Amino acid sequence: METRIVVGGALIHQGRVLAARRSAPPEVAGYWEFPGGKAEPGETPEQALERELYEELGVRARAVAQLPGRWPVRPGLELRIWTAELLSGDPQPLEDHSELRWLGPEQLAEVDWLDHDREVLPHVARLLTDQPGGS
Ligand SMILES: Nc1nc2c([nH]c(=O)n2[C@H]2C[C@H](O)[C@@H](COP(=O)(O)OP(=O)(O)OP(=O)(O)O)O2)c(=O)[nH]1
Repeated sequence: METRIVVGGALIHQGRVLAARRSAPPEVAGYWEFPGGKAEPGETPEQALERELYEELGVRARAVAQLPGRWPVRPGLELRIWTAELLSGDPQPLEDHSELRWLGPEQLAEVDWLDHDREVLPHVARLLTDQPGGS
């Protein structure tokens, strides 16, 4: 079976990262994640992330760099997480999410993250701390 990639985007803007609370399916509803989704056949992970962030949040963003780690979500599906920068728009929970929060480095532990996402938080915290107020 070919492995399909799910891309989560740690969208960073002005020293904070966007956390999104999932509204479905039931096994992950209520937990917080990096918004994103599955790459379609022929799409690069970067293209998939930029498309998903537009569909789910209504913003234009640019995928910047992959963070360390790959996690099997279920057979044939592997999660990877990229950082992304906001180019334009104000994120809205248009699809798949019930709530959005911008979190600074000191606030990352304030929401109940999905387990895999939790593993990249130290990297995200470092990026936010290294670029306070940055893009
Ligand atoms: N998008 C996203 N999914 C994550 C993260 N962490 C994590 O464990 N997952 C899991 C939850 C889901 O089981 C799976 C991603 O599916 P998804 O529902 O976001 O993908 P999608 O938008 O393309 O969904 P679909 O319409 O094809 O069903 O990966 C994350 O940070 N972002």
